Amino acid sequence: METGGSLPHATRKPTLTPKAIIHQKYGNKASYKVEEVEEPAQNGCPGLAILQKGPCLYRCTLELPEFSVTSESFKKKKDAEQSAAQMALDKLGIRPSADNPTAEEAWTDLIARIEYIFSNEFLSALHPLSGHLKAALGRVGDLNGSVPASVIAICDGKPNNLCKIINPKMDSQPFLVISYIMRAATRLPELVVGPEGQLSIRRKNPYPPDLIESILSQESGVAENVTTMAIYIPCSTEKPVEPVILNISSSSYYLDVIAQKLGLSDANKVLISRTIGKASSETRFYLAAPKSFPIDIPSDHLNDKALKFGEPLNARASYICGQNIYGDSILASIGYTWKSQDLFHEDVTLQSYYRMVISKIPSGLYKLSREAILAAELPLTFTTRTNWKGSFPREILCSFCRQHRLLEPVFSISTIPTKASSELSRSSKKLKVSESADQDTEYADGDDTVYAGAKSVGLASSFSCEVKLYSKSQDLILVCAPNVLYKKQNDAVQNASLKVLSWLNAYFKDTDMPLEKLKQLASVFDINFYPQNFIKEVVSCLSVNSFQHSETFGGKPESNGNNILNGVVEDAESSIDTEGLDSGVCPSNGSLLCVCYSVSLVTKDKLQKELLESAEEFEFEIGTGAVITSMEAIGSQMSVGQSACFHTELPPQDLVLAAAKDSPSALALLSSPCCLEYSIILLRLTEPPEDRMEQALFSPPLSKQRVEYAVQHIKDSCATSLVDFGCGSGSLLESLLDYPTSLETIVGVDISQKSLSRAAKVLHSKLTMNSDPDAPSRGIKSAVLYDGSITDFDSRLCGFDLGTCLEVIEHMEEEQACMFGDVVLSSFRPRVLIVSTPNYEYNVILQGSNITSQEDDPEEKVQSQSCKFRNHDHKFEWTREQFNHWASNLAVRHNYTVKFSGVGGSADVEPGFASQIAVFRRVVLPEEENLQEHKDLECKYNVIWKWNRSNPALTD
Ligand SMILES: C[S@@+](CC[C@H](N)C(=O)[O-])C[C@H]1O[C@@H](n2cnc3c(N)ncnc32)[C@H](O)[C@@H]1O
Ligand SMILES: [Mg+2]
Repeated sequence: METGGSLPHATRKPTLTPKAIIHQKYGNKASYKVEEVEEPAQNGCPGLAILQKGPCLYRCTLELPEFSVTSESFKKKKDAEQSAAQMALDKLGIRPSADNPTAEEAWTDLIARIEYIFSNEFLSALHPLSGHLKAALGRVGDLNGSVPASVIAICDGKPNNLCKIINPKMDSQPFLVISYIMRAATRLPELVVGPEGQLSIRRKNPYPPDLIESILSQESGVAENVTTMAIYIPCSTEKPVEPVILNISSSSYYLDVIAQKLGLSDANKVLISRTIGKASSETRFYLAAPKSFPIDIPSDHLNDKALKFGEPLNARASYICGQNIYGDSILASIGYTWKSQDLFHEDVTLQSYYRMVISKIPSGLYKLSREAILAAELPLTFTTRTNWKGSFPREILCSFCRQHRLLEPVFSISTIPTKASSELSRSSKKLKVSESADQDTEYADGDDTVYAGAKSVGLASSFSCEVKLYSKSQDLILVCAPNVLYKKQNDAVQNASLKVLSWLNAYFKDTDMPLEKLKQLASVFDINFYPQNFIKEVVSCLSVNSFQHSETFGGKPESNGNNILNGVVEDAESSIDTEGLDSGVCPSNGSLLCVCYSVSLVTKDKLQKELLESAEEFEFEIGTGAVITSMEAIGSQMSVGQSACFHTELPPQDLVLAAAKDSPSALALLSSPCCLEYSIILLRLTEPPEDRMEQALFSPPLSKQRVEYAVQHIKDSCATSLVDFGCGSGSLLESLLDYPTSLETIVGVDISQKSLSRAAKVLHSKLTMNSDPDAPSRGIKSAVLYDGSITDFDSRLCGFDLGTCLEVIEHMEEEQACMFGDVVLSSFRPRVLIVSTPNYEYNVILQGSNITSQEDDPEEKVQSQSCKFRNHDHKFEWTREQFNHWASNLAVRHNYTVKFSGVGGSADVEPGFASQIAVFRRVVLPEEENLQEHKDLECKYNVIWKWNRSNPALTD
């Protein structure tokens, strides 16, 4: 199934429907509204008290950025839509390529079109070009009535399409359309072309006076003086890009004003680029035409070398435009439109110029969609739809393709039937898919993951998605085919799109990357690309950008390509300055942080400061790289209500200027050494569904019940030493300090330094601040936190009385969890080990509560309920049987006994406990009595923090 517009074989010329052509041109900017039209009933039944309807007919209104059209009534909705699309094409002068006129016919049509444009009738037509025709009548002297040929090329679609038939190479040299237009005009005796050096056409005979009079009377009082801002982009990259003001009086022609800013006498010497940005945009580049512009050369000589610009390529302008621009140029947003008779104009500021620069690359597009140029980053992963902020990967990929003049991406979805996915056994982990029997397909991690072991649940189906990018000429550029199944079609599409974006982004950040490296990277993202086509379509627009690293992307050479657009964070954490009380909640991956932030440009001496970017509320998911690294690192160590301030090195100058509202003052500051100052306040923390469920559904919350469960075992076993495997931010260790126990030594191990540093803060303050001799924690003599993986052995933790490992194993791959089981019981050998993990069977109850479902689409909610993990960081969740099997085998292998229990719910009521617990007890063997001394010293872990009651000053 294809959702992105179907594409036949790349070599065959497609016969596109009118709707498909509109889609190619406008994408989702074209909106179809179908309404029912009631026809009176023909063979009605008289006297029947039920309202009788005639056959139902449909009418379609197609809204395009420039205008809208409404079709006649049709029996079928799709006919109404096609008809509306055809009407729009007619209006735009676009002829479906299906009727394939010959070059000869196209010539005849072109001449007829030019004749029509200069006819009396056209002058009062509602067409952007008629605005120019009228304005030309106001030009003075020799220029009176002369229309620049370049405006015909940009305002009327028809000549462009006809020229493409005459010379298919036209796309690479769009300015050549002007030659054809002028050549066509020379064939018309009523028109005058030139003189030499002027790209203009005029009528030999003036328009009839009454026509002119009626036109003038329509316009009376409408025309006003216009002042608008444009951008001057010198050809030499040594010279800065600068704003220019266009002052257009009511009696002047705006193109003449632009020409003068380019140092030309008038608009008849100006070339105009295609539009930039959104479909309805009037933003274009203006540049001087080459001195000798070919007007009448035989068509077989017309090739891309026919135009000889005396000026060198304008690299900056060409980069944004995607079309070669030569010499100095002006970027302005001004022109006549379909919408109104008046001249449309909009300021192009320096800020908007820099936004165009960054919009060429995926991370720039993402930053713009979040309105957070400096803070946001294109996330590395797509976890859930609700946690994704800003434009979705698919949308960004579509914009990217439009930006780079590629076809809309083609998405192909494969649906894997229910049977194949539900028959899988959990332990095999890999799934053979019938369609691609020789490839292994892995299930995706994430909260919408298909649970392969869900034998009992009725899965609808699962999806994988393949994305293809094609050039405008339908050459395949790349295929991304991730071998991952998703339960929702949308997730498959978004994840595949994100892979393509991530790869493209990596390339754009380091365009000097050797081809080999680019290929390697592609395979990481499941991408196969066709280097020749990729270079032709995507890289060629960059090849003109030798300035890219030194100028556009930062003003300083990058030592490490990875930092372009990321900014370099230097010691952000060491200069962190937090204020406010620590609430004790440490966000984990999958949490959403909501911050209020501002970023200012400050001089290194901190004397001058300029606000660049701010947001009252800005939400991002922890652990996905959705914001710059320092913001994520610092934000995730903060508590709600706390504020922090930190500094980072200056990111590339383009980013600063794309964010700066006041470019001149930002530029002034940038002339001295600067850095960025971030201030953030943590407003809210939305924990992943698992935690929210546990808090909302259990009283006391499950986490507290687990702590109490551990305390009971400490009491029962008179344990003096405890090690918490996967201690996270120390919630168990901290809570234990509130109970009077026999514990003297407590130790925590985790691989997350972020969590450990929070654990250290909390334990430190609780142990040292509490000088009360009756404090329950008085018995604790030492506490240590280690950074290390619990699948590694470290002899310092050998033979402890009690080991705990609460809600950790499901965060590791299954093989890792099994490895931990073996290491802990064979080498660490605690007297008692308590392991807890979610009971998968209990999810039905949790999900029935609706707390997990944050999806806004009710259909998807229903689909996803039956087989969702509690947290998208979970690599697996076990049923009671699976857990029993694992724990019992483990115990037997290592001389332990095991008993099963749990918290939340009850053992006797289906489906058992919410959190299932196994308690292992060592069967003491005589040779094990002095366990610790027998072992060789093996120190794999790093001490992160250490505390000693006898000498608290020794604390690390
Ligand atoms: C859900 S948290 C549980 C934290 C804590 N046990 C509790 O109950 O609050 C899971 C923790 O396991 C840790 N973890 C995952 N894999 C690990 C590994 N191989 N070694 C050590 N810790 C690990 C994670 O860093 C995370 O802090
Ligand atoms: Mg968990």
